[in-house]
Amino acid sequence: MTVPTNRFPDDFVWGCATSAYQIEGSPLADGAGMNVWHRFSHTRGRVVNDENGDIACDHYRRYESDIELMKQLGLQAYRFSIAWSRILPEGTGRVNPAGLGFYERLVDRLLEKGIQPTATLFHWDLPVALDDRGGWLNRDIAGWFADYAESVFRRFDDRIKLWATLNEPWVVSDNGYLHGTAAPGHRSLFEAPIATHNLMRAHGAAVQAYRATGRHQIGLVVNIEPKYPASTSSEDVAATRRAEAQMNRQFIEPAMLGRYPEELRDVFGEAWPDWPASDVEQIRQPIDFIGLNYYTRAVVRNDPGAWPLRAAPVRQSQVAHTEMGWEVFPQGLTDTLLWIKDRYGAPPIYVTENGAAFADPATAAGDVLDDPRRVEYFRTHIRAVHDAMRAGVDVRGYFAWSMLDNFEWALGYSKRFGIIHVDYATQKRTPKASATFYSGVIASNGAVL
Ligand SMILES: OC[C@H]1NNC[C@@H](O)[C@@H]1O
Ligand SMILES: [Ca+2]
Repeated sequence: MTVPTNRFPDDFVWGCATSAYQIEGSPLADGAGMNVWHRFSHTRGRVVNDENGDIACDHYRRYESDIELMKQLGLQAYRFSIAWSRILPEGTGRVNPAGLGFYERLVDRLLEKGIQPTATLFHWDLPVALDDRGGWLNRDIAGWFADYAESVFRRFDDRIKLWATLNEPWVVSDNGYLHGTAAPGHRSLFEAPIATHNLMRAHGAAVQAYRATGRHQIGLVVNIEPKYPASTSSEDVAATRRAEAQMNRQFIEPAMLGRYPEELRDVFGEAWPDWPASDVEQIRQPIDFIGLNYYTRAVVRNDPGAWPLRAAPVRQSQVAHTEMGWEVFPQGLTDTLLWIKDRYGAPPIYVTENGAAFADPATAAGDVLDDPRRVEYFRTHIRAVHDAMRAGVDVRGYFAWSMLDNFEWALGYSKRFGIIHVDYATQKRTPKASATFYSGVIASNGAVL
């Protein structure tokens, strides 16, 4: 694959990404079952200002005009997630036709507008009915997930050609079960490894189900935050390896190499079980691509008091940070793409999420002053992808996070990642300068960078 010096290959795919609970609203409409993020956000004290996804961007009802906006941007693809509990209100068994119907309309409208639909089966919104049966702590969830996947493949594999099983399993295990900062809000050293393992078993089961009938591509989306040691001391280097194993290798490694990083026993101690080899073999199903979600890097030092990693980030105070407190570090994206290529056998990669939160207040005049730092973030990070491709990494596409300002989980609506501004009081959409910039990138296939 020869990569031109000043633009991207002709078949490179440019898109935007979102997820169901963050933009749709109407979480219980048309027979949908309750999902764990609905229950979590309606539990006082869990989300900033006790905000929730009851309305969000009202995309469930405004999807046609939103697709119109995607068309105007010139998007070639759109990455969204399917809400499990719209399809199977109890998580298993009865299928809800109206739930399938929403995604049917969405997919057909996207295709009408010449935009490639690409779907993630699970983006954190587990049906409450399954959480009440143990959720990711119950080994049966691998089968429950495969059944859900099959009902969706059967309906949409003729139109959706790029599938992802899970979005960022690390966030579910680490935030949902270890630290309790995300649904279902558990805080347990023993539960997190079990959640990890069942998430990955479910991934494997869904890929196996896809191979039986699917005719296109399926992969796994992971968030990778490259870890750089704060010093060359053996303590800092060891702490960095623990942090890298726990966030960056805990999921991709069983999926691609059929083994868990040995550092995880050092992190979790007696709480890390000896998983049966047969389990890990089942997790290791050949996949067609890795979806990489990249935002920032971490500089890591040894910190004996930091539970359970015994590692802590060192803020790089001299350089730019986003509203999330994340360092702007485009080199980390190039480094991570090369790391995946070298370590996991050069799989095709899509950058399935990349973007930045900056405060974008709508001015009194009603227009939106996009923070110029967001345009710079996209420019430098898209260049970083091109650098990796020039160095031989097989990157197939790039999805900006996010198309719309949306519900940023426990941070509610306080963080704006959209290239399109959303006024939540009126639901008015206003493209930001970054939307105009991204449009130009797509139209010129990266020549404007
Ligand atoms: O924090 C920004 C994004 N990160 N990846 C998962 C998405 O759901 C988040 O909004
Ligand atoms: Ca293209």
